[in-house]
Amino acid sequence: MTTNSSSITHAIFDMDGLLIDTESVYTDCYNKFCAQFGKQFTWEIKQKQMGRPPNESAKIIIDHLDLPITVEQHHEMINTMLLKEFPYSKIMPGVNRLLEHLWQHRVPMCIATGSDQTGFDVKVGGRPELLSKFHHWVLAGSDPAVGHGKPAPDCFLVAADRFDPTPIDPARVLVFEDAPNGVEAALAAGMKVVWCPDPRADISVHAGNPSVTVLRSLEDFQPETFGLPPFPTGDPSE
Ligand SMILES: O=c1[nH]cc([C@@H]2O[C@H](COP(=O)(O)O)[C@@H](O)[C@H]2O)c(=O)[nH]1
Repeated sequence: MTTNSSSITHAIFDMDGLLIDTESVYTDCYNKFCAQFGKQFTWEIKQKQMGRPPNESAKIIIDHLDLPITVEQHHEMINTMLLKEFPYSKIMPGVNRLLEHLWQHRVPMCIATGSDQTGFDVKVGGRPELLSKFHHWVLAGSDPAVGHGKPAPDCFLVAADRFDPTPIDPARVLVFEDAPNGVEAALAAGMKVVWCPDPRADISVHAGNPSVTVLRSLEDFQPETFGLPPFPTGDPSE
């Protein structure tokens, strides 16, 4: 790859809602879960949960809605629904073209997600073609090296550290995220972020921040903006 002093050297991908469309599954299942307690699953709760490891995310919803259950009971109830649906989740638009392009241009890539091993296996375990593009993956929900979930920078710092060679400058690592917590985490790690937000997210919180690029979808990503070769002309988005 031909690089200049500001081009991206490494890419880190979030998983849920960025690589695969599992956020819609979480929303459907949590709507049903909350209805069992006569409560509502709001965007306010969802955005606090997104990107967090399962134990942290369970505590958020239990506390927020004052639910009369333990974290373990929460997991049992929600996993019964989630794990059935995850295998049917679709790859998000623009993902295949982007991964193929970065792969062709030898940009090392990894995944950094709040998921645990069980969730990861069900969501992407059956997608070897997708996983083959990544040097490694960091699962904050199961990895003892990750102290705190997003919005803490831990999972991105661990992810960067596991590349070989490791990035020389975090500002040349590009993180792809959909979750507000993930954007905070990437910035806290000193990295640049491409943010593909849920339409309900408040994007004004990062307005004017040169380290954050907001896109409607990965289909709109322009590699040349980050010092990378452009997509071949006439290349369809997927
Ligand atoms: O509506 C929700 N979305 C996402 C999560 C949490 O976010 C994690 C996904 O993390 P990431 O976006 O880093 O892949 C999931 O494993 C789950 O713990 C959640 O609890 N509720």
